[in-house]
Amino acid sequence: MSGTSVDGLDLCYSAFTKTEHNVWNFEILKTETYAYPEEWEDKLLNSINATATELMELNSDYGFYLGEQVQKFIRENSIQQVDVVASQGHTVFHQPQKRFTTQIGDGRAIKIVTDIPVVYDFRSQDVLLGGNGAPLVPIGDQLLFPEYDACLNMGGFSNISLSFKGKRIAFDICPVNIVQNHYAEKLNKKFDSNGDLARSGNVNVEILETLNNLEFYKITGPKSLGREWVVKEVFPLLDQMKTEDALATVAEHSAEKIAEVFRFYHLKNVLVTGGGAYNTHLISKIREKTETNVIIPDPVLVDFKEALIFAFMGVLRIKNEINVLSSATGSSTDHCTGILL
Ligand SMILES: Nc1ncnc2c1ncn2[C@@H]1O[C@H](COP(=O)(O)OP(=O)(O)OP(=O)(O)O)[C@@H](O)[C@H]1O
Ligand SMILES: CC(=O)N[C@H]1[C@@H]2OC[C@@H](O2)[C@@H](O)[C@@H]1O[C@H](C)C(=O)O
Repeated sequence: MSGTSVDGLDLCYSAFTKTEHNVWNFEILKTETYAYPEEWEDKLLNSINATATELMELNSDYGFYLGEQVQKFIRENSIQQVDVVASQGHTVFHQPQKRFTTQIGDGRAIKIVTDIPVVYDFRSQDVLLGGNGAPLVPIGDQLLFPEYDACLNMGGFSNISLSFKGKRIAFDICPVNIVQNHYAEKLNKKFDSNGDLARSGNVNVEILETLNNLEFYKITGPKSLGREWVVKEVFPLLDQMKTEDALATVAEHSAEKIAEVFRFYHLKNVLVTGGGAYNTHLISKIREKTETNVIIPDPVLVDFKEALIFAFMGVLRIKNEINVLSSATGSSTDHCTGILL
């Protein structure tokens, strides 16, 4: 799994079993994040500006790179048995309205290097079926974490999946780390560790009110946010303020929007993962605003839940079982996705 922040490659070696009552269980056996060398960080960040031929080359090169990282992971952890390698690749273009989504990292190269069955290209089929090609993790939330009312992930943006009127629904809630990192960088920090900078600032109530009432929050149903929205709607409001106050205000905003969703759906217990789960300031703000039991699991799960679920989707693919929920992506039907080699 390679996320939007391009900090590294998450590898998760896991085992899945299905009980006679059709309940899935998982075990995370080994995990590793291999930080990208600067060369790869640059290549991935610049990939959106590549020419068509450069992108083709990158697709092959990155596929071989992924294969080599998998080999290294297997070797360093003395892993004996691997049934399948599931790879999300790295998203470069994502335009579901135009029926395409591009994840680079050719699965055939992974197969050539590792000689292990590979599943890749998880998103294209969904887009061709009229879906958004994302989010895909709700199938894993539903089958691997049924004991929680909802699963919240706090990465660049916060997104949630929950069961509502018998269906698994999912949507982006609000920006989290994408905004916090931007302002933390102005104070020469990579991110606002534990929310300490936000804690030291003052909330600007007027700007908070404007943020809370942005048009996006009036949309109901499946919806998603992107960097462009943040640049257009959020930064101009916060740029007027002292950096610590901007951080305090956006933390208050994110906490309020997340708590609003918890209250609206009467959620009793929510599993919280993604780097934002380490932001103690944000978490205590959310807890102040709801009765919901906010559950932060072991750091391994906080950091590797998405990789774990892609591995699970790979397993469902080799068993020819449904691994995408149309209720989450908007596609015309539930389906079994991924190219299996
Ligand atoms: N101790 C911490 N305190 C506050 N924030 C933290 C802490 N540790 C990590 N983070 C935040 O988490 C981010 C990394 O989280 P994560 O890996 O989930 O993001 P991502 O890869 O951008 O996610 P996604 O692709 O799901 O959007 C960091 O950039 C930082 O903002
Ligand atoms: C197109 C794409 O790569 N989307 C990612 C991205 O990273 C986070 C968010 O945007 C989510 O929608 C998705 O990944 C998660 C793992 C998903 O599909 O569920």
